[in-house]
Amino acid sequence: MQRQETYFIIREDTTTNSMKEFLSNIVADIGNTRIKWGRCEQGKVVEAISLPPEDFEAWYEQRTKWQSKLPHRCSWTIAGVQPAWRDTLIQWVESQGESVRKIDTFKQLNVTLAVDNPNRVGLDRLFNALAAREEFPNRPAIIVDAGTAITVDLVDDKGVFQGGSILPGLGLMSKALNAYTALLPLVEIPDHPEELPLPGKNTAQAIQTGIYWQAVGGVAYICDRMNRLTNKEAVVIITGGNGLKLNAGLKISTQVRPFLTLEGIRMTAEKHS
Ligand SMILES: Nc1ncnc2c1ncn2[C@@H]1O[C@H](COP(=O)(O)OP(=O)(O)OP(=O)(O)O)[C@@H](O)[C@H]1O
Ligand SMILES: CC(C)(CO)[C@@H](O)C(=O)NCCC(=O)O
Ligand SMILES: [K+]
Repeated sequence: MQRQETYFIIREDTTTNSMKEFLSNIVADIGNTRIKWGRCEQGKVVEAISLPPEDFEAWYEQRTKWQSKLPHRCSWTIAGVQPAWRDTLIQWVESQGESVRKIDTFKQLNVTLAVDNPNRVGLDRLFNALAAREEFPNRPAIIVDAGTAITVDLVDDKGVFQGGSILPGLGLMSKALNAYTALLPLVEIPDHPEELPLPGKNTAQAIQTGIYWQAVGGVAYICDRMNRLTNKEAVVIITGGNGLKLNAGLKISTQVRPFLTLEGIRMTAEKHS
């Protein structure tokens, strides 16, 4: 259902009495496996939580947990790459009597794209680009977001989104091996997969190490190739639910930013409403 109306809590800046900002109290990033909520305070995402999609009970519980740290009636900004789940959350938030702003097109973001079809790029990739540019201005950035899929994107030193690569995530690779073979079990990638013995000594270890080092190796290779395209050394930023796991195996120097996508959503709501 399309909702036209959006409401904002407008904070008057009492020092100048002329500036008005649109502030979100909660930002939400709807992924393909989980949804992430970020609690914002004084122009920053200060806390984030990963929640199941379409689970009103879990949402209510989390909203209640945050009640003491938030205004009675919150202002939300919601975006993501799973439109049906996104709209379910929007409707739920509205049913709770809170206000929602939706970001659903790249045109709402202050990002220039050098790609064939800007409309098709997942907004999570663009929020990452925006947040990276804000933190590392005038420096090329390579952003690795390890979730359901793994994306490796290049933002040039002028802040232009130059595109990137999309790889299957760790969970998807595991599911694919299980679904399309007779003998391979479904295995979880454990914490600290970089410590697993290589060569693997059983089927599970063989799958775990294969998936893990394929992802690490692929990401490292793409980062190296992208870095050769830039005139200045790029900063490599890691984010996403599996970001820490991936980072543990990467030999290159990186910056881990768990809230990168949520920060990009917060900035978009604040600056370009
Ligand atoms: N609480 C959790 N329950 C299950 N899996 C989890 C949980 N937290 C993280 N994960 C793992 O992290 C991955 C999710 O990463 P992340 O939350 O960054 O993105 P996502 O919700 O999968 O979707 P997207 O990549 O589209 O944002 C899943 O593939 C899963 O392996
Ligand atoms: C690649 C994912 C799944 C990563 O979350 C998402 O950004 C997406 O659905 N993208 C659409 C296609 C694209 O970005 O080119
Ligand atoms: K993501």
